[in-house]
Amino acid sequence: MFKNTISNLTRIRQVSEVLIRYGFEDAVTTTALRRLVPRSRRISWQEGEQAVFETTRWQRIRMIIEELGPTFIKLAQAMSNRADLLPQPLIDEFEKLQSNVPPFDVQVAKGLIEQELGRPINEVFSEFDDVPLGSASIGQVHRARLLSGEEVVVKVQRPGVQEKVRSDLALLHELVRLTAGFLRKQGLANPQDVVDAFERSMTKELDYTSEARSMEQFRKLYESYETFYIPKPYREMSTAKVLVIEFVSGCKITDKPQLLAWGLSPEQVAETGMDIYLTQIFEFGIFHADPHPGNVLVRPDGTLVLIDFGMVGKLTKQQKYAFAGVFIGMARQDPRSMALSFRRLALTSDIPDMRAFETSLSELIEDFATLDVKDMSMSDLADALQGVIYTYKLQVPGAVFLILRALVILEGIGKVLHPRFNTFEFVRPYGARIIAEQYSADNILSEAQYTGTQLLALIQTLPADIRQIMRKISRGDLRVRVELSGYQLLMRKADQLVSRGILAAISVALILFAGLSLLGRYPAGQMPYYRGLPVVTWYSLGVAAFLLLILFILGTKRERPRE
Ligand SMILES: Nc1ncnc2c1ncn2[C@@H]1O[C@H](COP(=O)(O)OP(=O)(O)OP(=O)(O)O)[C@@H](O)[C@H]1O
Repeated sequence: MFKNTISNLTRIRQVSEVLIRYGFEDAVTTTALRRLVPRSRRISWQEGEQAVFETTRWQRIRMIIEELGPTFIKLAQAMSNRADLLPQPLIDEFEKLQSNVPPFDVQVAKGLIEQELGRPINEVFSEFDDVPLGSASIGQVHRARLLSGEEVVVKVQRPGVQEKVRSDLALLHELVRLTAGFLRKQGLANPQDVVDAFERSMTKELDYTSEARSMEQFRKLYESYETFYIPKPYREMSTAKVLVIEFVSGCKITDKPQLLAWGLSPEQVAETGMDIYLTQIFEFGIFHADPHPGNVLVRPDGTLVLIDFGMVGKLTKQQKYAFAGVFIGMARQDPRSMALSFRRLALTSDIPDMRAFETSLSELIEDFATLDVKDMSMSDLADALQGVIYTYKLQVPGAVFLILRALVILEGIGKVLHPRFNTFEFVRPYGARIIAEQYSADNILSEAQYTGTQLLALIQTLPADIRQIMRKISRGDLRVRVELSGYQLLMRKADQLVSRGILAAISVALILFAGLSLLGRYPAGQMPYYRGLPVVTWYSLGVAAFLLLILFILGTKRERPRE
């Protein structure tokens, strides 16, 4: 506790120092100057002043964030699609945050690996490259070779990054608590939830075992795909802070000259990439959430390789259908179905003014309907959809924002490779496939099975509940409070009609279920004597009889208003 307070105070001091060093306003600060002009170049005071004046406030905010480290970098990256909250120049700066930070000392990295694996480096690797392949805010990656000869990469976490992120998150929670009112006025309906979701995603990114698990999950899902490959993680040599992965060679997906040199068609590569991504979203409901070009490699044979599974998004089946429904409603120019899909997608189905919501959606549809498909851009659509989500304060799963962001990044990649690349043309067939899947016999059967299981659970628990109620009645413990005025009585009557309808429907369903439970069990004419019937049949008939008795009692009772 005391240790935490001290580390939080230390972090507050560090954050304040960075802010002061860069200055909030357009004043000349030495730190900003040092980053703008190389040390080797001698410049006059006027030149320096000019350079800083030319650096906008937004550039300096980006520099501050780079210096503050992983939590702030990831937060800014996550905010970089909030065009409704942040000015465009700041968004442009946030997009530059590539988290390409200077590497840390290789000896420190080796020390950490030995400590984590509990063995000297040379007992695990026969070769270890001291120059990292890449270094980011959370960790850095070294190339190495296992004693067995396999080529691997070793991802090592920066020392102290966990503690730093933990105190940053504590600060962030405190900051959001203090400014919650202001943030709500700015359109952020539930700021604490946003920080909670961010904390969950950061915690996962800091645990490399979670990344290894995601890689294994993807490898299994895509094992039959010939055009897509996910490198193998070595779980037995990995911990929360060290991750050993199979090395894959390839070029960045946007390296068009290299693709051409290998005789590959960049257009084909773009199409494969989009196809693989849409399969993740619309078929498996689990997707790699950070498809920046450095994380998508292409092998000389055209196979696509995804690396860096630190951020993975998931949609449940229902969320997947609802999300696809938004796109399908848009393509069919049907604001009502779009609104209903949004409602299914929202975590709370509370949209106070559904009519205004539909009007906004129909305006959005009209804006896009006037465009030619070739002029439609995913980033415009993502902005428009996010605008609607924020205006109506819809609480949609975080995965939805990740998908929109991923689709925008992919569109950018597609445009580099394919001059006529259009995301919507790729999405369209998936819409049709999703509709077919949603209404497939298998799906309807599994929904029915789910409902059946629920009913069975009800049948199993109901007798116990009824026994409990009966026990209370016999002990004289059951108290029922009835206070009815004329108006309440009217409402109660309406409620009763509905409840009786439901009771009657459940009774009929239970009797049918009892009949179905016998189907196919016995050869014709050999139905056993009632003692030999299955327990589930007895339960169903018993509960149906009890419900019918209640219905009968309700039917004979009359309520009188209290005097
Ligand atoms: N399996 C691999 N085979 C070959 N190179 C790899 C592999 N994994 C990572 N690299 C190289 O290391 C770099 C950093 O890896 P990775 O993206 O996983 O790290 P990171 O710390 O999560 O970085 P960032 O968050 O910036 O993407 C990659 O850009 C790539 O060049």
